[in-house]
Amino acid sequence: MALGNIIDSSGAQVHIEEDGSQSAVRPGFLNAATSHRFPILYRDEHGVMHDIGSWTVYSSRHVVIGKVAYGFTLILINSVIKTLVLWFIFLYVFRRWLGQPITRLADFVRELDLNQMETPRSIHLPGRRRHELHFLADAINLMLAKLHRHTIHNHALYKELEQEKQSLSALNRSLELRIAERTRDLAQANEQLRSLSLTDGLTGIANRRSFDETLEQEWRRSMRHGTPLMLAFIDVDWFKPYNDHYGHLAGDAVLRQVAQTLRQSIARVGDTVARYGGEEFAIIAADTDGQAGADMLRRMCDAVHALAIAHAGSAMGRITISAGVASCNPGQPGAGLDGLLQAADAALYRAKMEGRNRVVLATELIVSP
Ligand SMILES: Nc1nc2c(ncn2[C@@H]2O[C@H](COP(=O)(O)OP(=O)(O)OP(=O)(O)O)[C@@H](O)[C@H]2O)c(=O)[nH]1
Repeated sequence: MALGNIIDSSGAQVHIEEDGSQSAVRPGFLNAATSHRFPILYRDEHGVMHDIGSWTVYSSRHVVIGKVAYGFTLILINSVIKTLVLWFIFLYVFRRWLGQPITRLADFVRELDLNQMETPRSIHLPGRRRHELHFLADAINLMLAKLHRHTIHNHALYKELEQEKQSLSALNRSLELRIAERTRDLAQANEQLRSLSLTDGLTGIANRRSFDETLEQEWRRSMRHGTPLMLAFIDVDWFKPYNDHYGHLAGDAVLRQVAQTLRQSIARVGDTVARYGGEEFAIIAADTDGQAGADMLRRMCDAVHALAIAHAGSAMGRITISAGVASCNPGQPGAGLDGLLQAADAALYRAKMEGRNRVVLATELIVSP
């Protein structure tokens, strides 16, 4: 008995209805019939197999493909459902066992402030069974404990450093004060030294070095200003006999008295009284012509005379001085410092020659040699 699409004995495909009527199979790939013959075997009492017939199963391709598609669909749905279930299980497990601890660890590390490590910090993950994230938390806690120790240590060092710095600052300040004091002392000592180096030890007035410096300065200044410069040489009269008669110490005392008298007799504060050497003195007066200089020197002669220091070896019977005065305008053509010195010296010589206790004003033109 056959039903549906079959292949008849001639190999043609026919469709057989339930009532036995036949019709042609509709063309198309899916309508094509397919068949498989199953032999019917019989094993006799001797064990020999006999082929006693066969039965053939027919089907059309669309039935087979439909069945296969159905089965495939079932497998696909099954797989999708299983995958989804597994995925949700995985998500749940991941979130429950990994996601939350990782998030906690991440939040903890993000909120860590390494500048605030004075108080110890640590993180503890929940759960009785320890896994890799607990080990990671342990490692973080260990690192934080080390950082905490280092921070405490660093703070102690920092405090020590601050104290050292403060004591160093205090030391520095006291050193600066001492240096300032020493610098001041040194400056004063220098000033004293300079003053000493420019002062005559016996009389306390300017010495020869100071005289030389002052004379050059005043020469240049007078040249700049176009003003006259006066120079005078003074010599104590008959001083050798005084020394011989009264003694060298008495001679020193006379030199001091004469120096003080000359100093008190100068016309202006800026005028210089210097000990030129031995019993010789010199006066430098800026912006002073010969006449004014001679007047000043006469006042000095009178002042020394007025001291009335007894001098048995002098014709005047007392200590007197002689002076030679010269003045010139350094800006004048031919004027020179050496010429001024020579003129004053020559005038002094003349004062001595003319009888001492007098002032001679150089009248000759002072020309550089
Ligand atoms: N006590 C003392 N005497 C000095 C000093 N310097 C120089 N004399 C002396 O001064 C004297 C100068 O003498 P002289 O140059 O011969 O001249 P004078 O006797 O003053 O005679 P005239 O200058 O011609 O009036 C010398 O005896 C020097 O020893 C000093 O610092 N102290």
